[in-house]
Amino acid sequence: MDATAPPARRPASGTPAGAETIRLEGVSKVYPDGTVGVQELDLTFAAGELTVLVGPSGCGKTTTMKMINRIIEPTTGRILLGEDDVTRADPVQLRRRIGYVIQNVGLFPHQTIRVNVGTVPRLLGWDKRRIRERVEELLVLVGLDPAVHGDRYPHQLSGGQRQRAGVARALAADPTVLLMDEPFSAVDPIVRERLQSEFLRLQEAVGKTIVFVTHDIEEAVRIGDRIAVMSEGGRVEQFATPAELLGHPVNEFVADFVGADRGLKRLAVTGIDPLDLERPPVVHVADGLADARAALQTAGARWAVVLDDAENLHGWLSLDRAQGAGTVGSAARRMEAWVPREASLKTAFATMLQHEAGWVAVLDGDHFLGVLTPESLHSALRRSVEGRAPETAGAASG
Ligand SMILES: Nc1ncnc2c1ncn2[C@@H]1O[C@H](COP(=O)(O)OP(=O)(O)OP(=O)(O)O)[C@@H](O)[C@H]1O
Repeated sequence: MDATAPPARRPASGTPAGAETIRLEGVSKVYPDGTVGVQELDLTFAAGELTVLVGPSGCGKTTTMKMINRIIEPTTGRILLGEDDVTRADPVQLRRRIGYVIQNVGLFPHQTIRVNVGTVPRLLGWDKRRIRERVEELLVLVGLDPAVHGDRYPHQLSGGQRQRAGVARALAADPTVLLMDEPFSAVDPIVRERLQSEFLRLQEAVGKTIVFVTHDIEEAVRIGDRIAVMSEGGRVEQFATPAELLGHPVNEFVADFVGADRGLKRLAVTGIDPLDLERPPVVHVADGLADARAALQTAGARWAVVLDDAENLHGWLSLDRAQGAGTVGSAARRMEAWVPREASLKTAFATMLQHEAGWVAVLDGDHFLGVLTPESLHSALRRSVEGRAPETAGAASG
């Protein structure tokens, strides 16, 4: 099927250095026993993007991924890595361009973390010093302290730390592509969420083309630039950005798969629209309290936002505290409930709940833009479900 996708939420600024596009053209895999692993796949994994393959067990996700690095040979069709047909490439050269991370990591148990991470550079014949320096750099990059963890064996690390070491090993020869097969499924949900966030930050830094397999739609929505939802027999039912998928599932299969709570899930991938913001009365630090009282009374409001001379957020002032003489600055309180403009609606909602606040301020840097209230959040959510809201810059922020 044709799986031409709409633009991703992280607009690609040209082809990132060190990443390559992967194109599957009419790719099918029929196993010797006649089982159809995947059929007639036309998919493009854009350079520098993280594409998630998601779908129920046995739908062909792993088959698709393993054909890219030739662990499985396609029965028909072509797979291009950049301009090269992978079925014609030298397998050793090919794997140098492709890092591979699997469930339970697959670290060699009798080798230290340092030796594990240096595996591919050693195979490529790098000199010892270069390998040592690269390993140190990678361990730091994935958040492992070389002095603490470098000489340990895999069983002496936590599941999350092993996973990080697995990612470091996959990145060792600076591949253009990372294939990740359920890499976070063996750790508990809290560690998993942390690994996902760390991984998104890492991807911001390295900008690889990533193909990521999971059967968990929550994970797909959280980390994917684009998602391919697959069904039994290796068919792509929909190939779209997370927001598009949640807002407009193309058929019942996808709607069922993304879940009845897709509206709520969409909160995490929907950004704040400045048009949603309400603008309460604004007073300034240096204003007199008498003026502030007058402003509140005129607006019929019980509180005002307090800005400093540079129009940056200072705090807020309630009518109760705006009594007597003195300046607004002396009576204002700190604003706890605020989010940056890039935050998702989910983060805004969570911040509001966390501070038991009736509203949450939205800032662009230090600059005050307005507030979200339960009412404005509700209308933003409605628009979000209808697919008319802006997407966040990345799920990492939400
Ligand atoms: N070596 C094989 N011989 C025959 N059939 C196979 C072989 N490997 C996989 N299959 C079949 O191909 C189909 C796709 O399998 P694949 O492992 O790609 O699915 P998956 O989506 O990754 O599943 P899971 O989420 O359970 O890992 C399944 O029906 C599976 O049974």
